Amino acid sequence: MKTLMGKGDAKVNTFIDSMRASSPTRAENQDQVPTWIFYNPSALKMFEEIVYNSRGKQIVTFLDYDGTLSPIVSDPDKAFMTEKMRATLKDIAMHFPTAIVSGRSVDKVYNFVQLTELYYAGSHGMDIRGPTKSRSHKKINEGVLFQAASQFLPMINEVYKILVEKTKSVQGAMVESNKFCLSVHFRCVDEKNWAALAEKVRLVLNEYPKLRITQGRKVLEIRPSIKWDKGKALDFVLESLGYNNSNNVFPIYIGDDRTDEDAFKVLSSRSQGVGILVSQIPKETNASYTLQDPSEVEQFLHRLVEWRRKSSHSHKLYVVDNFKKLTLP
Ligand SMILES: O=P(O)(O)OC[C@H]1O[C@H](O[C@H]2O[C@H](CO)[C@@H](O)[C@H](O)[C@H]2O)[C@H](O)[C@@H](O)[C@@H]1O
Repeated sequence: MKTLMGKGDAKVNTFIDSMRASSPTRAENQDQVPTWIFYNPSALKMFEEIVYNSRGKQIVTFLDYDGTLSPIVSDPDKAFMTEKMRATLKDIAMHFPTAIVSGRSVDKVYNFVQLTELYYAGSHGMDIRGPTKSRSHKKINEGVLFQAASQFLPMINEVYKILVEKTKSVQGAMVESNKFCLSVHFRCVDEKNWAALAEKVRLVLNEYPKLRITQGRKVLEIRPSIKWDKGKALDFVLESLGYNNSNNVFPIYIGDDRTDEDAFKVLSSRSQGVGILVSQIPKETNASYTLQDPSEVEQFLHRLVEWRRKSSHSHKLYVVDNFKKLTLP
């Protein structure tokens, strides 16, 4: 994971190139495309291979939110997913234990997704809630399973206020609170001001050695310096489902961001399941397959539901029964 604590022009230029590359609109180097397709084929084209490899195992789906279930938009508060996606997610959750793993706070991502039957791992996995039966969104708090960084809450709130103040002079800059993490958005800031904005963030964070900065898609993310990330959250959910040391599980993790690479790495080290990167352009990744955008993610999930519906009735009963046992009261 890249940090932004170095000094000097070279470091700043690297940061700006990397920030630009985090949300590109087209492949810079078309020569890379054939190799990329060879090593990271489409999960839709390889669907039969993926489900064949899952045979006899419990599929558990893990889904990032921004850029995976919803399109990337300029205003983070308007990153809505489609009704079609919501319906497909509902179907997916009927057949497989399903978790949303996001940099957003649980409350925010729940407000977008609005499905009580899912696990939610918000704040980059630092806040994990289990499924609830209640339809009231306030009841999502009943399902708290794990909070890795509660002691950092006062510090995060303090830094949020300072960052809002320090960055307000930069046009287009926005600081978002995600409970245990913060996001400083660059998307609406003129590129010529990116280095200055990053420097402001760095100066504030210099005073808080217990926090670290990582980079996402035109965003700097501030989070506690603890060894916890989306990969650890994936492990935690699998463990709470009873698949700690089991070979009978096939996790499918779909995500588009650098932070999702931690989860892809965990899958490869467990030698289990598949990681699917959502990207239209070649990127260095630990995922095995790719999907182009949220509409392809929806198609893939839909095919998974259809495939499960066609497979044996007895298996389906096992899955639903297993899921019920895990639902919190
Ligand atoms: O882990 P995720 O669910 O992918 O969350 C990561 C960040 O997503 C959001 O920012 C990104 O999407 C915004 C809306 O499309 C976009 O404007 C921004 O440029 C992207 O970085 C969210 O606002 C952040 O707080 C999350 O950390």
